[in-house]
Amino acid sequence: MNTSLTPTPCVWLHIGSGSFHRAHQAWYLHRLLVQGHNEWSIALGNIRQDGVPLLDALQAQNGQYVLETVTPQGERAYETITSIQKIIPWDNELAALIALGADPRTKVISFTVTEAGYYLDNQFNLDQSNADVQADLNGGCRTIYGAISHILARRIANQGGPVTLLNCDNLRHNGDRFHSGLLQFLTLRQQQSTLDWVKQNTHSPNTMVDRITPRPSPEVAVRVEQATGIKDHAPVMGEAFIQWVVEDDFIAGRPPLEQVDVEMVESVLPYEEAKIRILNASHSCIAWAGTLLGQSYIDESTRTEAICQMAYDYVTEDVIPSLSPSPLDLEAYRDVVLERFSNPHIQDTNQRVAADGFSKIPGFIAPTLQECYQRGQTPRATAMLPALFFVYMQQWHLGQLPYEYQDGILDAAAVHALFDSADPLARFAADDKLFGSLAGKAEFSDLLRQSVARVNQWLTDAKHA
Ligand SMILES: NC(=O)c1ccc[n+]([C@@H]2O[C@H](COP(=O)([O-])OP(=O)(O)OC[C@H]3O[C@@H](n4cnc5c(N)ncnc54)[C@H](O)[C@@H]3O)[C@@H](O)[C@H]2O)c1
Ligand SMILES: OC[C@@H](O)C(O)[C@H](O)CO
Repeated sequence: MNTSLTPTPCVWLHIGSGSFHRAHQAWYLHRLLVQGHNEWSIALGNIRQDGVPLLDALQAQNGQYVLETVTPQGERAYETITSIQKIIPWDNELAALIALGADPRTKVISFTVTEAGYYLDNQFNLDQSNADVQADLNGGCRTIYGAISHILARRIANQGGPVTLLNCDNLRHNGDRFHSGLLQFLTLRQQQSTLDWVKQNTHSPNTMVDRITPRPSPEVAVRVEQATGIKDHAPVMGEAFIQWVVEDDFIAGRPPLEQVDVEMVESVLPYEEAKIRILNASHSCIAWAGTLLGQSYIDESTRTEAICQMAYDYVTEDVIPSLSPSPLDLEAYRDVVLERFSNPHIQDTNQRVAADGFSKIPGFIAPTLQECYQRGQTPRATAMLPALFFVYMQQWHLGQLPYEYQDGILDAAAVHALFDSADPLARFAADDKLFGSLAGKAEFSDLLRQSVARVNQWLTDAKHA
């Protein structure tokens, strides 16, 4: 396998060729190159075949593409990103990806495979019933665990040396969570020697990643060509805001990320808790509610007073008390987040943000529900979020959503069965994959029933307004 095309001494391999990586981590590494730090470049690959058109388009452009960013005032900027210097061709066995991951020059392997790509509950237990996980437990490479375990087995054979495994998805404790999933996976695979090696030779720092990056619409390429003259077949766009907070725990070296304003910290905990609960959960709330009102875009839904109020109340009444004391100014963070969502120039869709609800409820929302009860408070404002999702999925069941609902772990038959049952709400509230220790508790089930009634009343009133 020829992996000699990377021109820099150190390789940062990224798995997951979606929009976000190219607007975020690739931008930071590009800034380092611009500053004259030439030691690192990115090699980009994907686990799933759906990445092939984008990888082909990038290959034809030598990995380069234009990033468009837009401020809340609508000022747009364009920059050609040069940090991705190798595109890894996709094949069913991920041969090239595995070879490059095992190469001693690869010192960091990062990944964005969506919230649904980890198959873990809130106790970090790996869902062995998932078909893709099962296939990988039998030697496949459909999931991040399968792909990384093949890479590491080859790396051991190659004496490739230690490597940092860097989760860049929106998950609480994303590094710890992935590492725990990987150890469980290797234990189940009975790969004892790889398991021992992983414990000694890999680190997985936790990270908080932030930049709203919609799926690029066809208009992005048009604007890029008008502004730069470049006919780009793989442009990407995001908001001007960007943030990356990373635990400084890289086992095999790292680029000087602090030179480009990456916040290198000892613990990412306060940042990730604020981001996941305040930004991501509110985002989902707005996307589910906006869709139910027939709206397409996040900014329009955020500017809808009743929807914004729901998100505001959720953060103010339940999240801030859960996260306090915090070194961050959580009220200010809430206000900035709602302002970012209102940016009309981003054109982020409710469809994108509403996706993966079955992973986002346990990850983003259930901890706040549980913590409110633990301190003796009924989480009325937070319960509106799963209630919105319940009504949203009811519409999905009835074929009434205006777009395809995308969810990496959707069990379509189970959801249809739930809504065909005598008491769908009772079954929903009893789902321990969604609600953990609250599942089936009468007090919680009653609260959810009242919240669903509030959502339905709100929708009825909105239709007659
Ligand atoms: N887009 C954003 O605003 C944003 C911001 C912060 C963090 N993120 C994180 O990045 C993730 C990806 O966002 P994106 O905008 O690049 O999405 P995208 O839809 O553009 O790309 C998703 C990528 O994940 C891959 N993928 C999906 N499910 C997978 C699975 N089960 N196993 C392996 N690979 C899988 C796809 O092949 C694709 O490469 C998000 O889910 C989130 O965790 C996104
Ligand atoms: O909530 C949806 C996310 O993809 C969001 O756009 C991102 O986390 C912002 O950084």
